[in-house]
Amino acid sequence: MRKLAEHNIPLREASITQVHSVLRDGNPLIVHTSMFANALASLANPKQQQQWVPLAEKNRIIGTYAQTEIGHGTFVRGLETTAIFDPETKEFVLHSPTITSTKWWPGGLGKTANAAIVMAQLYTQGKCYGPHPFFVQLRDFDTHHSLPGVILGEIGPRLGINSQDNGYLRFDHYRIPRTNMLMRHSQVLEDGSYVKPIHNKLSYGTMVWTRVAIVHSCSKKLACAVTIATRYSAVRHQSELVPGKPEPQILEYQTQQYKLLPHIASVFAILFSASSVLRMQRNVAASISKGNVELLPELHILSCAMKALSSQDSTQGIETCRLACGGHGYIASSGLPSLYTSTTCTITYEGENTVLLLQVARYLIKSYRAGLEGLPVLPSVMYLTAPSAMHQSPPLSNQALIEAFRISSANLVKETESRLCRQFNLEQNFHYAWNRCSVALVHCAELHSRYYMCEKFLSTVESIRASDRVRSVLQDLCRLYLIHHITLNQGHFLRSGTLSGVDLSTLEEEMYELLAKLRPQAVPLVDAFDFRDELLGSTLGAWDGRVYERLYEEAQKSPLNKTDVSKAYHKYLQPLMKSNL
Ligand SMILES: CCCCCCCCCCCCCCCCCCCCCC(=O)SCCNC(=O)CCNC(=O)[C@H](O)C(C)(C)COP(=O)(O)OP(=O)(O)OC[C@H]1O[C@@H](n2cnc3c(N)ncnc32)[C@H](O)[C@@H]1OP(=O)(O)O
Ligand SMILES: Cc1cc2nc3c(=O)[nH]c(=O)nc-3n(C[C@H](O)[C@H](O)[C@H](O)COP(=O)(O)OP(=O)(O)OC[C@H]3O[C@@H](n4cnc5c(N)ncnc54)[C@H](O)[C@@H]3O)c2cc1C
Repeated sequence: MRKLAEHNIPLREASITQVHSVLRDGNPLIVHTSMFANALASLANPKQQQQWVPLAEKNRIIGTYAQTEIGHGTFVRGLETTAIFDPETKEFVLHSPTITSTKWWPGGLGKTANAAIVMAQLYTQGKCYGPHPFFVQLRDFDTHHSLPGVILGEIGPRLGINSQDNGYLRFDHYRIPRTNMLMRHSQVLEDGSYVKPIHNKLSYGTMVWTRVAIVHSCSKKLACAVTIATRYSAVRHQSELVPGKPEPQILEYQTQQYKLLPHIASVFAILFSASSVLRMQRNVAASISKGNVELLPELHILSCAMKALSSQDSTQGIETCRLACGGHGYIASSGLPSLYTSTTCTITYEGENTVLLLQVARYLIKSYRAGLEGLPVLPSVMYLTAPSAMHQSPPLSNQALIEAFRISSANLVKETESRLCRQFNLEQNFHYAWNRCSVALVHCAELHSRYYMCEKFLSTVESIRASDRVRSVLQDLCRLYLIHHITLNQGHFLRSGTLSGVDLSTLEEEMYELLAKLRPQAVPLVDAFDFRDELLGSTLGAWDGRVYERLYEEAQKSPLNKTDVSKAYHKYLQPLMKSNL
């Protein structure tokens, strides 16, 4: 915090990499500075903001976002914590009626936070209105002791981010004032009557905001990993490429280029998509404050799609980078293990990816059906019923590849929708039929999302202001990205007839040429991400390439190296050696 202040970086603007450089195993304040702050900004009314925001900004209040319960994370409508309005005292009574209603997972809840935005089922005048957000004080603001009626703790060690003190929370008929319900969008008046919001998913707004933030953070984490692995691959020499010749840099091996270059491209693809979703989010936020919620569904779907794709791509990319560093990728000081453990959780949190992709699929099917009926659909999915013809662009040009994506995606949605209809005729129940088609539905969502990301990459590269040489490298990188993802999804292109077997072989050839062409650009490209050594925190990825010296120096810091003979020798090993066991 002091470092950020010294450098005049407001906490909320600190980048994920700046924070990761200090707190490699998780950040106990991240939910405070991201979700809690956003929930106050977007769900609290102006009076409530006046009351809590200054305190949160001064870190008098440290908050978390307590939604998930031990029994339900995905199914928000199934939450069990209740907030029942008591008109006598004008208070809400928060209660955890079952073991499964225990709040479980919120970051910083275990030991750090003294307050939370709690999502609970709102009851008033005997009726349940579904999950709503409440500002809840959990600990005494001076002594930090948990308050009576609040049962709190930490959930125990996890795969990673263990400094984040994810916690649990139960309420025992805990009372809060009526005015602690976040009332920007919906309200409970003094007499207990309920005023509904202009859109019934506005209370999910903090999740949407965080999904967008996650996309951005995924590109940063992947950028760190490819920087480490690429620099290391330029330093590391191994084996013989030509018998009897000196050992080459491992970056000379085509297989190594194939491991790294598509993920360098992916950093840009995710970043450009993140910028586009962020722009849309700002527009939607401005519209909502004017009472217009027309674009909210589109933002919800796009943020689900991009969060799912970017978390999956960055996690796989970081793991590939780790493997690309051989044994040294497994050592903590490489920086890669903590990048992996702090990224793989993005697949699960803020909406498990399969679940988010099914939200996207639902939207695709609905939009496809609406399009067939001539009803209006939003711009991003108009192509489903009106995919443009292929022959308009030169064969295998970038534009033709984007068109092939578009048509294959539309084709898959069409096929899946037919399957859904057939299944519905058999089952006579939409929900069973949906479940029977859900693997295909997820594939639809993935292909649509990939199409979006490819399209954003290409349109950004085409419009970017840069020197010819920089633009040319970015164009090659973008081309590599398009071809790489076409080869990974070739079945869809063959099925839609947009690309033939011969086309795919031609594209594959081009991909191998691009790997060789981009090889000299690999190190400059990652250098251009401009991460300071302190920020990367990697023995393998430092700018000066002193990999072996740094590995050796780091090993000296191991506590086991403080003495030549460890205590364990005297305590366990020596007795064992002498015991003749
Ligand atoms: C030194 C320190 C310095 C510090 C510096 C700091 C540096 C800062 C660095 C910055 C980096 C920051 C990184 C952040 C990391 C933060 C960590 C995050 C941790 C993780 C937090 C969490 O993990 S927190 C919990 C998230 N938990 C979920 O994520 C549940 C998913 N589950 C659902 O989200 C719902 O359950 C689900 C599925 C939608 C169904 O919801 P449901 O059942 O109510 O609705 P249905 O499915 O029935 O859908 C009915 C109709 O609603 C439509 N709809 C649904 N949602 C909608 C919506 N939001 N908006 C509009 N429309 C929506 C839908 O499209 C349908 O539309 P239609 O009817 O037209 O088809
Ligand atoms: C590191 C970390 C930090 C977190 N921080 C917070 C926090 O700060 N605040 C907070 O409130 N929560 C937090 N969470 C909780 C997180 O949001 C949930 O874990 C997440 O939403 C997934 O829910 P779940 O755990 O119930 O998984 P489940 O929904 O039980 O998922 C298990 C499996 O069931 C499948 N599944 C579930 N529903 C469906 C469906 N409808 N269709 C098909 N498949 C389905 C999933 O795809 C998955 O394969 C955090 C979690 C982690 C791991």
